[in-house]
Amino acid sequence: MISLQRLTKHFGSQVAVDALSLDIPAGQIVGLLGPNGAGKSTTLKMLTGLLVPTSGTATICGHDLLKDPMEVKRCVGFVPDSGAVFESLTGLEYLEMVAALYGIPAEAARERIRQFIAFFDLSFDTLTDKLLGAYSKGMRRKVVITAALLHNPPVVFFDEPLDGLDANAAVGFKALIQTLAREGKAIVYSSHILDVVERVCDRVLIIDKGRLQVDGSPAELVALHGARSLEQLFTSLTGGDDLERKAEDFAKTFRP
Ligand SMILES: Nc1ncnc2c1ncn2[C@@H]1O[C@H](COP(=O)(O)OP(=O)(O)OP(=O)(O)O)[C@@H](O)[C@H]1O
Repeated sequence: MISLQRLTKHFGSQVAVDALSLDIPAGQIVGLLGPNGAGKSTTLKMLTGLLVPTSGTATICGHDLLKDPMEVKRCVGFVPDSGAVFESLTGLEYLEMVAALYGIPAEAARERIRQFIAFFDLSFDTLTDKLLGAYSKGMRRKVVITAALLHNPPVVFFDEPLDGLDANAAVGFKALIQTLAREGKAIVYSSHILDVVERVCDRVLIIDKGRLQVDGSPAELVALHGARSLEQLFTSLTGGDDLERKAEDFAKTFRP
C-alpha cells in the first residue's frame, strides 16, 4: 500500500533522509522511531506531498508521489507534529472547510464530525462557539486528528499524535488506530513514546541520520539484538550509551 524507493531529501549539504526503501502493506501499524533530527518528520512530509524529495520516489495506493500528487493526497490523512490550524476559525468551521476541500457532501460531513466529537468527548458548543486559537492543546489535537480522518483515507500518517492528549483520550486513540488497521488501513506512527509504540505497533522502523537501522516486529527486534526492551534497543542503536553517567556529570554542574 505504501512503497518507498530510495526516498532521499537533502537540505543544502545536509542529508536528512538517505535512500529509504521499504514497503508497508494494508492493515499494518508501523512505528517510525529515531532520535531528534533523524529524519522522521521529513520522511512523513515527503510522503504527504509537503516536501519534494531530492531523489527517489514513493507510491501510495499505487499512485506515484511525483507523477500523481493529487491522487496521493486523496489517499492519505496526516496529523503533523505542529498541530497547526487556522486559529481564527471555530472547530466546526475548520472541519467543514477540510470536508469541503475533500469534496465530502455537507450532510455526510456533519454526520462524520458528530461521530468524531462523540468519540473524543468534545462538546458541540465548544466546536461551534470557540475559535481554535482559544482551544487547549489537547482539544486542538483532537480536531486535527478528526480532520485527518474525515475523508476516510486508506493510509494515515501520525507524527506524535498523543502529544497533548489526556490519558483517557490517549487510550481511546490507541484503540482507534488498532480498529482502523483491522479495517485495512496502513498506519505510520512516529513517536518518542517507546512503550506505546511497543504495545501498539506491528512493526518498528528505527532511523538514524536519515538511514534505516532496523526493521521488524518489536518482539523480534528485542530478541534479535538481545535487548531488555525496545527502549534499551533504541538507546544502544542511536548513540545513547552512558546516559546515566552523562546525566550525573550534567547535574554536578549545578552543585554550589
Ligand atoms: N526545512 C528545513 N530546512 C533545513 N533543514 C531542515 C528542514 N527540515 C528539517 N531539516 C533538518 O533535517 C534533519 C531531520 O529533521 P526532521 O525534522 O525530519 O527530524 P525528526 O526525526 O522528525 O526529529 P524530531 O524527533 O526532533 O522531531 C534535521 O537535521 C533538521 O534540522
